[in-house]
Amino acid sequence: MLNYIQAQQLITSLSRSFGTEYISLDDADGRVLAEDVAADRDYPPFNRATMDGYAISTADWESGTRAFKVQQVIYAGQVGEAGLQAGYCYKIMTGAPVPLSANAVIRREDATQVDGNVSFSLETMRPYQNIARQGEDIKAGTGILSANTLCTPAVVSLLATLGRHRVMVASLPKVALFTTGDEVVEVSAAIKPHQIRNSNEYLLQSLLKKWLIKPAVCNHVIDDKQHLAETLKTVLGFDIIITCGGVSAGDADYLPEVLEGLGVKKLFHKLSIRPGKPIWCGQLPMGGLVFALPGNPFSCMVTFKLFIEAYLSVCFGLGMPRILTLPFNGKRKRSSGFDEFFPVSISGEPIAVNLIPINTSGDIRLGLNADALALQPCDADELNDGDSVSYLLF
Ligand SMILES: Nc1nc2c(c(=O)[nH]1)N[C@H]1C(S)=C(S)[C@@H](COP(=O)(O)OP(=O)(O)OC[C@H]3O[C@@H](n4cnc5c(N)ncnc54)[C@H](O)[C@@H]3O)O[C@H]1N2
Ligand code: MOO
Repeated sequence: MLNYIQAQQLITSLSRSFGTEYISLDDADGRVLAEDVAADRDYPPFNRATMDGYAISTADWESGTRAFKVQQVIYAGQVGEAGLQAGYCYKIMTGAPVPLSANAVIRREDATQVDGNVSFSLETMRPYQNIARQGEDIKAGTGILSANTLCTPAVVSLLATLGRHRVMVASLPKVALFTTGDEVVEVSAAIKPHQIRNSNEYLLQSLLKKWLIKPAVCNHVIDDKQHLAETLKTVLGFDIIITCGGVSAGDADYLPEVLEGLGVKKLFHKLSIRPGKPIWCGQLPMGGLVFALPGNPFSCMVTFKLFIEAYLSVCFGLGMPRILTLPFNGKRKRSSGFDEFFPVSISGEPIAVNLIPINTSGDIRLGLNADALALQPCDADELNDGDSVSYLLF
């Protein structure tokens, strides 16, 4: 039986691009850039006043001028006239271009203006004080963003600054999602005592939404071999197929057999993890992957985070999801011989990893209010106060 690291390595070794597409900058948030982007011009693009005040020539100041007249008022968005005369200053607003004949801005607070005459309370002037000089942040043509960058708010803002109202991003995969099981009924349907509502459909759709993925197909399939095969056959050309339930040892756990019967190449069945041990994973004839997740809700969530997120992240060029570590606060005994994953909050002073109560992997609360999924490795029988614990943020 593989462990979760070996399984992740196998899955991510099969990572592939889902193509690229141009989209509007309005839709770029959360997408991954598929092109390098360079500065279209110098930034700042002109010598920019960083304070409201007065722009002078320090040469004029150094030659002894202490009383200035206002030659022109320059607002942001205006271009001042060139050629500042000796004994004159510009009154200038934050964000306005400082004409090249001036090289210092004195804050309004350090100035006294009576009619058109200005004097300053400063003793010394530093050239380019309160001026952000053209190109001091970045020079035209310099690369700023590279492909495989996640479009965060800062990145979207930067793209806007650079005038990129359309950007090339990684396309999203075509995903099919199937829940299975005769006992599982629609959330809106009347329910009998022996039935349960289809929470995993919502769980998995919600987990996919974080990646901006909306399954192209999303259905529930009863435990019937032929019906399962007919349904799965229609999506064999997709990038990713996710199923849930029907993968362990029961008489109606048909998925591994049905998938293999359809020509899906088994990568592994069962891993040395808890929860999630019964997961089955295979490769589609066209190169995509099938993740057949266990039906228990917490197992479903854990296996999605460990394997589908790792796959998506690597396919998008973002690398493996970040594993962080912090000291543990509490006590936990391992109940299996496997690597165990459990829900935790990251809280307290000093900050630590704290247990969130969960009963079994069938507990409908799925570690409600957890911030992260923590790991108790198979070689650690106990976790105690202060032990370093690895976790993956939700
Ligand atoms: N003899 C063995 N039995 C089981 C083993 C084993 O190794 N040997 N593994 C256990 C473990 S661990 C898990 S996890 C489950 C996983 O089983 P399946 O993936 O086959 O899932 P099901 O049996 O179909 O369902 C398990 C559980 O989850 C509920 N479920 C299923 N689908 C949904 C859904 N869409 N929404 C909400 N809940 C769902 C289902 O009703 C079951 O209660 O197998 C153990 N058995
Ligand atoms: O390991 Mo199963 O995935 O707990 O219920």
